[in-house]
Order: sequence, then C-alpha cells, then structure tokens
Amino acid sequence: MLSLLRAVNNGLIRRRIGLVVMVWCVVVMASLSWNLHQTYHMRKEIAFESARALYSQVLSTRLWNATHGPVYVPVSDEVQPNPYLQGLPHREIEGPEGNTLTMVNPAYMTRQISELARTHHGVIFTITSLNPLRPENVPNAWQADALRQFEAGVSEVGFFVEGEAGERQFNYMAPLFADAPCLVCHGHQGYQEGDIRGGLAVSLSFSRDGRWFGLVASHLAIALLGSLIIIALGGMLSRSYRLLSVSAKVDPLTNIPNRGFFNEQLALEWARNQREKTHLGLIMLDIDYFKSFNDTLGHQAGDNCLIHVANLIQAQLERPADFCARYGGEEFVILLPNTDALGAWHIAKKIHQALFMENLQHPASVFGRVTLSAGIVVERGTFDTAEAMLYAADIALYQAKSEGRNRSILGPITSSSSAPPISQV
Ligand SMILES: Nc1nc2c(ncn2[C@@H]2O[C@H](COP(=O)(O)OP(=O)(O)OP(=O)(O)O)[C@@H](O)[C@H]2O)c(=O)[nH]1
Repeated sequence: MLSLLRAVNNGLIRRRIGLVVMVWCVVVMASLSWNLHQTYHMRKEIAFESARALYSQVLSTRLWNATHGPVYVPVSDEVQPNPYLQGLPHREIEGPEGNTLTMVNPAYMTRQISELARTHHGVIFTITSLNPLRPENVPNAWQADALRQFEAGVSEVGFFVEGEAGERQFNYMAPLFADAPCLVCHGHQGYQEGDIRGGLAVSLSFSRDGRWFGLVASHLAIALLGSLIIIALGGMLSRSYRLLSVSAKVDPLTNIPNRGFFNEQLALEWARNQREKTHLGLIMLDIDYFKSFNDTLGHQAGDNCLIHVANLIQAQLERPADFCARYGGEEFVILLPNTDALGAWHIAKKIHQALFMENLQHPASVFGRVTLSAGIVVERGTFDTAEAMLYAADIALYQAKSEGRNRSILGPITSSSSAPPISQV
C-alpha cells in the first residue's frame, strides 16, 4: 500500500500547487505596486496642494501691494532702496518721524518675504524668468525647463527630488503673468499685459515617507502566509488525492492491486512489449474448491484464506516489475514483464510449492489443503491483443481445472490445434 502511495504520480498536483502559489504571489505583488503607486500619488497630490496654496498666497500678497499703490517701509539694513526703482519719483520719502521710507513694489516685497520664509520656515520660493531684469532671477536648469513648458501651454510643473539633507524636496512652479504694476519695470522689455513674464518657483521639504516599508513588509508577510496556507492545504489535498487514487486501485480485502489496476498495468506492459519485442508472461490462478471451503469453514475463514493466498503469491514474485492482482472472487492474476515461458513456469511452480508447504487446511478438498490451479501464457508475437492473451490464460486455467486442479497449464490452447502445447506441473 505504501509503495503504491509512492507510485501514484502526484507531480501534476504539485505543479498546480506551485502555479497557485505563483498566482497568489503575483496578485500580492500587484496589490503592493498599486498601493505604492497610490501612496506616491497621494503624497504628490498633497505636495501639489501645499505648493499651490503657497503660490496663491504669494500672488495675493503681490496683488495687495499692487492694488494699494506704492507701499513704503522704513529703510533698514534688510530693506535698502530698490535700485530697480531708481529714477521713479518718490522712491524715497520722509516718514512721520523724520526717518526715510523707501518704496517697495510687488517684486521687491516678494523677495523680502521669500527671504523671511527661507530663514524662518525653510520654505523657498523665487521669482524667475527667461528674460530677467535681476541677474539673481536667472532660472536654474529645472526652472528654465518649466518656463519653456509654460510657453508651450503647460499650466504648472511639480516633481520630487532628493534634497541636500537627504529629505524629499518638492519643486513646483507656476507662471507669473505681466500686469500693469509689473510693466512699470518690465514694460521696456516688450511685455504686454497677460504675457507670461516668468514663474514663481516653490521648493517644499517633506520628510521621507516610511509608509512604503510598512506596505512592503505587510505584503511580503501576506504573500508568505498565503503561500504557506496554499502549500499546507495543497499538501492535504494531494495526500487525499493519492489515498483516493490508491484506494481506487487496491482490493480492500487483500490489500493488493485490484482488477482495474491490473487492466491498466496490462495495457502498459502490452504496449511496452509490442515496442520492445520482448517476452511478457501472464499467470491466471484460481483457488480450488473454494465454494466448498466457504461452505465448510465459513465466509470469514474464506476471507482469511484469500488474504493469506494473496500475500503468499506476492511473496513469490522476484522482480520489482512483477505485478500481482486480485482479478475477482478467488481468482488472482500475475504479470511478468521480460519473462519467458520457463520463467513464468518457475514462478507458478514456486507458488504451488509455497502453498503446499503452508498446508492451509481444506477438509472439503480432495487434497486436504488449499491448492491453486493456474493458466500460463507468454506473449512474444503470439497474440493479437492483450485481451486475446488474457482469454488464452483463462482457457489454460480452465484446462488445469478440468485436468484435476492443483496444477499449471501452459497455453495457448486452441480448439483447432490437434495437439495443443499443454504442459503440466
Ligand atoms: N469468503 C469469500 N468467498 C468468496 C469471495 N469472493 C468469491 N468467493 C467465493 O468463492 C467461491 C468460488 O466458487 P466457484 O466459482 O464455484 O469455484 P470453486 O468452488 O473454487 O471451484 P473451482 O474453482 O472449480 O475449484 C464462491 O462460493 C464465492 O462466493 C470473497 O471475497 N470471500
């Protein structure tokens, strides 16, 4: 039974389990990449919203300045008169306390606030242009690229980069359009109201996102756990399948292969034999006077006798390829690959002798003990089909019975042959 268990080919089940594990892992990995993508997308959305808010804030401040006409603040170390407003009337005026106030236009105010934001809040925003008045407003590479994109119709640009301190930095830029107050200084550059005259670049720092680690770890755990469950359930399924396959092939009383399994084996060996043109021996055996055995000693004793004889027959087989099955009732069959008539005869003789030595009492038999009759055939180009071979063995067995039982007959026996090749133990 154990050897049969091993013999059942469950490679297909293993391959299927492997496939299910693979599909499971692919699904988990797809979920991971979707979640990572979503996390990145969300983070980028938040970064865009924050940058847009800052951009709007700066524009509102500039608008406030532009709307209220010249704004004046006291001249100090931080706020010196703006050289780009040189020549404008009233660039400096006297304050109520006799101090000097200087004009702060939207661009100058943006620079002032930008400086405060950079030093106090770590937020960087700068005004930049492809055609700047101030040399400090010359764009860097990404800003120049963004400015060119605005001219091509793009409304904003934003992306993450690695910050200097290893943090994530989000660079954002949206266009600045020329309006009346701007043209005071930039009019001579040929700008009209509504033209894109530059952009407001914003750089925000974000801490590194540790969520990806949690996502990767949890997905790996799910993939591993799921795979283990699939493998465990698959193993149980595979074992049940093997047990089912085996029980479908084994005779429940004697625990040796049944007739169905024998038929499969016969088809295999027949095909191999036809290919390789070797000998294939077949012995059909039947317990003598078994009805009387049951009648005198009872069915339970009959069952025990069948088990005993099955084990005894199996014990006489010499090669791993030799195959014995319960063919039905008190009938057994043996397949002997690569075995000629002499070999098959030798096995039949061994069985007769072993059973004789076993001396299983059979009071109703003329022999006083359990005996067998056997029909032997050997295929080597003799039969057209496996069924014909089996039939010939059955005829030889019948002949052994009719000649007095407790013997073997070597077939084939044909009704047409005047002198059938009958041998006898
Ligand atoms: N105890 C038991 N008896 C069985 C089993 N299978 C078949 N038999 C019996 O085996 C007997 C076979 O009887 P027959 O076919 O007349 O053959 P026989 O009495 O052995 O006579 P010969 O074969 O001519 O020697 C029947 O009585 C069946 O009931 C089984 O599994 N257990």
